[in-house]
Amino acid sequence: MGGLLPSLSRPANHSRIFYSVMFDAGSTGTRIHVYTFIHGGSEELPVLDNEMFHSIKPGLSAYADSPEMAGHTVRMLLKVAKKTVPRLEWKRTPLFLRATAGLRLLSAERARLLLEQVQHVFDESPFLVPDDSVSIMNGTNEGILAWISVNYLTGHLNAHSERTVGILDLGGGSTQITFLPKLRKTIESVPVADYVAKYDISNSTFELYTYSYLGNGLMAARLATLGALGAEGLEWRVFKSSCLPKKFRDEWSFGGLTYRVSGDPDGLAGYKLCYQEVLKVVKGIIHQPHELQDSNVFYAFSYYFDRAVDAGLIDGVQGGTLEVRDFKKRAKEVCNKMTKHPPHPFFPVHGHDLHHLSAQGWIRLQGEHRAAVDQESEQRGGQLGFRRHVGSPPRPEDL
Ligand SMILES: Nc1nc2c(ncn2[C@@H]2O[C@H](COP(=O)(O)OP(=O)(O)O)[C@@H](O)[C@H]2O)c(=O)[nH]1
Repeated sequence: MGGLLPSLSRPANHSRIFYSVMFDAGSTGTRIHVYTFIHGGSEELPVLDNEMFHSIKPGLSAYADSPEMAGHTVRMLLKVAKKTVPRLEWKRTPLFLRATAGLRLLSAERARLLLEQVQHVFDESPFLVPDDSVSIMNGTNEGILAWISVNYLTGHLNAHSERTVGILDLGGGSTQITFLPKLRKTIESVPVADYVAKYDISNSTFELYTYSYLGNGLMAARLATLGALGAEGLEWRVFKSSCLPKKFRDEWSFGGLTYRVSGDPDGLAGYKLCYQEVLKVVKGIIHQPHELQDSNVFYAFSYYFDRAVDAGLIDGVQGGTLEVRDFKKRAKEVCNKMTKHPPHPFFPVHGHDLHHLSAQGWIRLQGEHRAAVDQESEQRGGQLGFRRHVGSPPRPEDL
């Protein structure tokens, strides 16, 4: 992210080590990353030496009615920065916070009040607060930055690499797809111009297909499937779904609201009905780039990774390689079993989802990747699975 690294020039007697603090304010949690860098030579880029990570649930948008609690969350996480960064370095260590779908889903005014609280906590901290410290990142930048990160970390951005890989990121509130089209037609036939973004990296310009579907993150889309997203009468309504076992009842929180959910005791449950319910939410919304009918290499991460681990499709440490159809097959097995037994973690309804942590954390999806909602293939394809960090030590996502 621009500005993450302070100026490379430094006084001769200065330490070769410097720090930078990044907050990822997601819809389901707020995370702090404290990076330790070592200056390279005068011509070289700094080297990442260490990363400290911590997270708190729920995300800032849960405090839309009590913004000071958002400030409290950030204040708690700043303790990690204070412990990690030596006191003498505090005033030259920059703080940044970028919010994603949780805040994008709120009204501009409610989001502004939350960010104001964060800014206040930053301003009263002993750290460096640059001008653009606190903001909402737009979906296009979220998709592009994930694409750059994955391709950089997998070695596809070096001078000798002839191809790149696509990314699929499933957050709680939004989901992103980004890839470098092979066909001119893909760029020319996008539904609207903002599916295409040009990005310059080390003397090359990449014209990327990228889109962020707001409201189609795992949590938001699940609420939409239940008919609960934006609904009135949450105090008395129970949202029913054939995606849940008939006798199942629970409460589930997202974005500061609590929803009562249940199976349909008088109806049916199982894969087919559930599939039809979900289809109503995504049909006509998801654009399907034609060239993804061929086999393409995608890395998918965030909830794609978590759910693949929960479903027993991949190893939580090694990650793995999957085809889209593996998800479908497992979904059928789980959903049909679920009609008889309590829900499997593959379809949890609690906010406290299991997070399986991985130092590497990626899955590669092989095979056909067409986003074929019309072909009974509800998964937008790709290579599944890579958390936002590769090569960093395992760490708890939840406190
Ligand atoms: N390990 C790890 N996982 C992350 C990080 N940021 C987000 N995630 C994953 O992203 C998912 C939640 O996305 P979130 O950021 O809350 O939703 P968004 O606001 O829609 O992007 C979960 O699967 C998290 O495990 C991170 O920094 N580290």
